Amino acid sequence: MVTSDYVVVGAGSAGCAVARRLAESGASVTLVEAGKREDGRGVKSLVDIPGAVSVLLSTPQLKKLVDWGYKSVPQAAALDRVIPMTRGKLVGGSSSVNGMLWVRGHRQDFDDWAADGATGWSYDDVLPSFKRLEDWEDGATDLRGAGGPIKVRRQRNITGAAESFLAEAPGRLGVPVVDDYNGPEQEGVGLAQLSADAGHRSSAARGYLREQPLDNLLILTGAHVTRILIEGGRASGIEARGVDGDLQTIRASREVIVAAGTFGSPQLLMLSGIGPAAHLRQHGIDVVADLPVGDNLHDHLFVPISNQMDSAVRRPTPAYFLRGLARARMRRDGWASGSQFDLLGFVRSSQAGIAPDLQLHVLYWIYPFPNQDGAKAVRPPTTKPGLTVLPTLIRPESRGTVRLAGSDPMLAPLIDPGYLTAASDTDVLLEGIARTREVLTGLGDSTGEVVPGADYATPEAIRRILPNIVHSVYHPVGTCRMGSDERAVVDPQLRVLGVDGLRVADASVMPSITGGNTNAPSIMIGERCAELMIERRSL
Ligand SMILES: Cc1cc2nc3c(=O)[nH]c(=O)nc-3n(C[C@H](O)[C@H](O)[C@H](O)COP(=O)(O)OP(=O)(O)OC[C@H]3O[C@@H](n4cnc5c(N)ncnc54)[C@H](O)[C@@H]3O)c2cc1C
Repeated sequence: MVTSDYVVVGAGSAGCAVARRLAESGASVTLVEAGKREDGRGVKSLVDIPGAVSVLLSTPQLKKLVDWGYKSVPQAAALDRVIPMTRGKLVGGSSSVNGMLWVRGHRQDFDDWAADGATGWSYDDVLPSFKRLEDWEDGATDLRGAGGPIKVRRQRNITGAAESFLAEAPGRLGVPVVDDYNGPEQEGVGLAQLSADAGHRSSAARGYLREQPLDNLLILTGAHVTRILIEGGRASGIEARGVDGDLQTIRASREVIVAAGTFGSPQLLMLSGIGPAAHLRQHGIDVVADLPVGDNLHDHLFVPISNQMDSAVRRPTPAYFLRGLARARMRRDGWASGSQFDLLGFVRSSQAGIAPDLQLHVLYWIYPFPNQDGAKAVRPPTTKPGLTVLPTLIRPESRGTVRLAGSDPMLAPLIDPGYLTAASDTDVLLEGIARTREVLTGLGDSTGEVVPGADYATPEAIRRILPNIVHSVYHPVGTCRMGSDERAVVDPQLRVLGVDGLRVADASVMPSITGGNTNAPSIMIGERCAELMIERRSL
């Protein structure tokens, strides 16, 4: 039986950071991951080459190698759609399969967390962790970090179509061009920043584990954690099932840290008796702590608006992809060595407060229509070049749940994000679409909108089709909420309430979603969890 000081469940964005930092402090750590290595045969290039992500995620045979394969329950406010809930199942977790966009969020996000009971998580509190974890191409400043494990740089060689958007959008949207949206001001339109460098993805796996291995950090892969062992009110270890089906026990002499993500962490807590008492009893699970685990699920949604434009240059054809990927692999340049998003924008709708509530993702392909729910890869309606702008709801009001489908740990959880259940979410998205269209129609070589297209040009028509064309941005958060009141699952030290020796550290602890893509704040949560634990030990 393996015993170490700490057991960390899940080698994702946050789990890699917390495991590494605890091991650096001298403790022995076992990091237990259900998925495979990210640098193994069959997946290495697909994960490592930035541009390969679209092939990886749009080819079902490849996707199933690295994805949990989860889907939502039918979404009542979205035509009962069953929407893919993609999650990385490999070392690096979702940071090994994500779009690599690097966004911390608005400073107000963290100040709101602190005001809502997450004491010690204001922007000023979390800024040192954000700085420590990154290696920003411009070097260190008061707000940015250098020398950290995650390499961050701006997108280079943007398409002519994106250049036109950058020239036109600020005037039409009434925002500035922003040089660094992770710097002093977020609002504006600017070059996307990505967690990649010299044609390699900078995942949490690469930054925290692979580049400088540590002897006291043991990484177990292919080990699906089925239960947290709780003895006398204290977490003493975990039980995991290997790929051969054998059960293994791993003991923690100090603490267990659950970093299994927004779906995996609540599922594991509930399987271990920590969750809503009535729900656990319904599945015959003994209740250890009655907590609102699995509540408060929320996510970002976006809607693609694609215009055909020759200046977008890139062609979504197999031959174009193969050439781009081969070049990126051999020479580390060309489109596939960077992000598929050239620009990001942050703007305020008429309902916003001081922080933007709409993000614009600017992508250099035409997007599939109407959505990507099907099992088969979906093709765009044309292979012509085009620019897609995705107005994105970054402060959703809709809330949903994660629940158990049964007491069998191998069953997928029931995921209900409750998309569009709050009417204001539809209103903000429609406003984002209208403003996006105002910019796109003014662009020089646009020959017209192809997605959703002229049939949906009127406000009534776009409102009618909206539930069929919203996409998850794959940013679910909130199901093991951090706080200080009855909505909380963990306290501001990330300790599970009512159980000793157990913490949660990942996107699930966010009380409310950050205004931007969620990888950077998830890694920050892992960093900060380790800091809080190490500080306390040295007191
Ligand atoms: C397709 C996609 C694109 C995205 N694009 C972006 C982007 O461009 N920019 C951005 O900022 N964010 C993006 N995100 C979101 C971002 O990657 C996530 O918010 C972030 O990675 C969440 O980190 P986490 O640590 O909470 O969970 P994860 O990184 O998902 O880690 C959870 C880990 O736990 C493991 N695990 C789960 N259950 C168990 C178990 N029972 N036993 C053992 N191991 C377990 C999982 O396999 C996984 O490795 C994207 C996500 C996806 C899926």
